[in-house]
Parts: sequence; C-alpha cells; structure tokens
Amino acid sequence: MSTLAASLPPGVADTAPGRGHIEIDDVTVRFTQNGAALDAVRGISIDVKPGEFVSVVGPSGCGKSTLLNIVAGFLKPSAGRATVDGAPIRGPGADRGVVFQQYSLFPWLKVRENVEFGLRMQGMAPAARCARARTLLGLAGLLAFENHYPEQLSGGMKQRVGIVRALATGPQVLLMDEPFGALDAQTRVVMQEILTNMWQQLKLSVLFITHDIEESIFLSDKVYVMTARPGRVKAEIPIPLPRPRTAEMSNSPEFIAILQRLRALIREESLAAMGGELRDGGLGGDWHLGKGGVGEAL
Ligand SMILES: Nc1ncnc2c1ncn2[C@@H]1O[C@H](COP(=O)(O)OP(=O)(O)OP(=O)(O)O)[C@@H](O)[C@H]1O
Repeated sequence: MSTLAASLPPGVADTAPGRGHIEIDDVTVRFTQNGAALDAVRGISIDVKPGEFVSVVGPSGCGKSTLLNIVAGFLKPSAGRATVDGAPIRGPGADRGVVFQQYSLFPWLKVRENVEFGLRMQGMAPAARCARARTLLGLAGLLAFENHYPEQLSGGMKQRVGIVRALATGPQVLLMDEPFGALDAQTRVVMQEILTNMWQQLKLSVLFITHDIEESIFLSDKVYVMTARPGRVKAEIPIPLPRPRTAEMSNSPEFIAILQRLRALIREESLAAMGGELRDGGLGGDWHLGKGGVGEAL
C-alpha cells in the first residue's frame, strides 16, 4: 500500500474488510413498452466479491444499465434476488455510491461543498466533513480546486469530483455506469489510473459498466460479457494480469489474448442484437448473421 493510503485519516478508508459483496441471483427485469412486455435482462446472475473490481460489457441495449440500477436500488427485479452482504436491496442507500456518465454535480455549489453534500445530509459536523472531503479531493488530485465551481472544471475533473462525491459517505460499493464515456482518450487513461488508485486505497467493491473492452481489461479482476437482449451472462472472464497495471501491459500477449476473446464474444452478440433490431424495425426477411448476412456488412 502506498504512503497515501497510510496517511488516510480514520473514517475515510472506513470500508469494513470483507464487506461489499454484491450478489445478483437469477434476476429478470421486465418492462412494458407500447403495451408489450419486454425482458431487459432474464435470469442473470453476477457476483462481485468484497474488494473486487468487476466490469460488465455487452452490446447496446443488453441491459447493462438495468443491472446497475437494480444494485443501486433504483429498480426492483421482476424475479430473482439482488443483495449486498446478504441483505436484499430495497432502495438507494449510503452503502452504495453511484457515478453516471453525465456529471451530476450541483452547479451552485463549489467543489468541496459538492463533496460534502451527502455528509451534511447525514449530519456530520462541518470540521469533520471538511477534513474528509479534503482528504478525498487530495487522493483525486483536486485539492487545489476545492473552491472552484463545477463550470470552471474540465470534463475529467468534473467526473473526478463526481467519483469523490460518491465516495464521501464511505460506501462499500461503487457503481459506475460508463463514467468515462464522455471523456477523450487521454483523459480516460488518466481517470482509469486515478480510479484504480482510489479503489485500492479504499478497498471498495466496484461494479463498472463500459463499452470499452480495453478499459474493462485494464481495470478489472473479472469481466462479465452479456448476451444481446434479454441480457444474460454469456461469459465470465477472469483477468489474471498482475497489479499495478501499466499502459505497457496492453502490448503483452496475455492482454492481447483476453482482448481478442472479449472482442469475439461481443461481436457475436452485437450482431445478434442488430439482427433483432432490423427484424423489429419491420424489415423482415431472412437475416443471416454469417457470411453474406448482416455481419458481413458491418
Ligand atoms: N424504464 C424502461 N421502460 C421500458 N423499457 C426500458 C426501460 N429501461 C430500459 N428499457 C429497455 O431495456 C433494454 C435494456 O436497456 P439498458 O439501458 O439497460 O441497456 P444497456 O445495455 O445499458 O444499453 P446501452 O449500452 O445502449 O447503454 C432496452 O431495450 C431498453 O429500451
């Protein structure tokens, strides 16, 4: 552990060891669209062990956000069970921090006030919440900006504040839905390193949704690949690359082998999803996804 971790004051890295176990067990989510029932995910099971970094990848519309919204407590499963540390998820809670692609900062509050917001709601004394916010902002390299307003920050900085804010109340679990999707490639790489650093120091369990396969490999202990809608688990791929991960690792044979495997799995499902969409769109016909079919045109 780095010297930064050793310098964390009590209460900042207060995730209890062995906590933050997310279990999604045989979950189905059914929506009604235009009067018709539609299963976004069907019978899906996902396990995030305490302290694990787990990504979910899959074709567009396969139910990734739906899955995350269940764990966040924004949605209830139509069937199956979702628990954190064995307790059924009944709604949003301070034990789970959530970060979305859109920066959801309060524009009228300064950076540190944004981070302190949840702590203020919990009734923490001003000096204590200020100390905590400043420590976390320091971890994210943002201390110099504590008195700036969000509009004065770059996209990457705003998202770093969003992560810090989600972590301020000391959740065991961090849920992230395409958090770096709006950032340019260079900023994204820096954000991945900052996130890894914070994850390791705070000993969180992370459930991370992304479209970026390389990002999922770089960050994760395990990657779930989902099928086209209705989303199920197509594959569970362990990422046995050593940590700390470095940019050079993406040239290693191990990294490239995992990348090729994931790409092939997702391509199959993306083609299946597009075939379905084309049929749903009323084009009809016999859509073959093999040679000469939709797949060949992509
Ligand atoms: N509130 C809702 N009501 C009806 N249908 C919904 C609702 N939310 C999601 N869906 C449908 O459920 C399916 C899964 O959506 P979801 O957003 O979870 O997929 P996703 O994998 O996150 O997609 P993307 O990768 O494009 O962000 C989609 O077909 C979507 O239209």
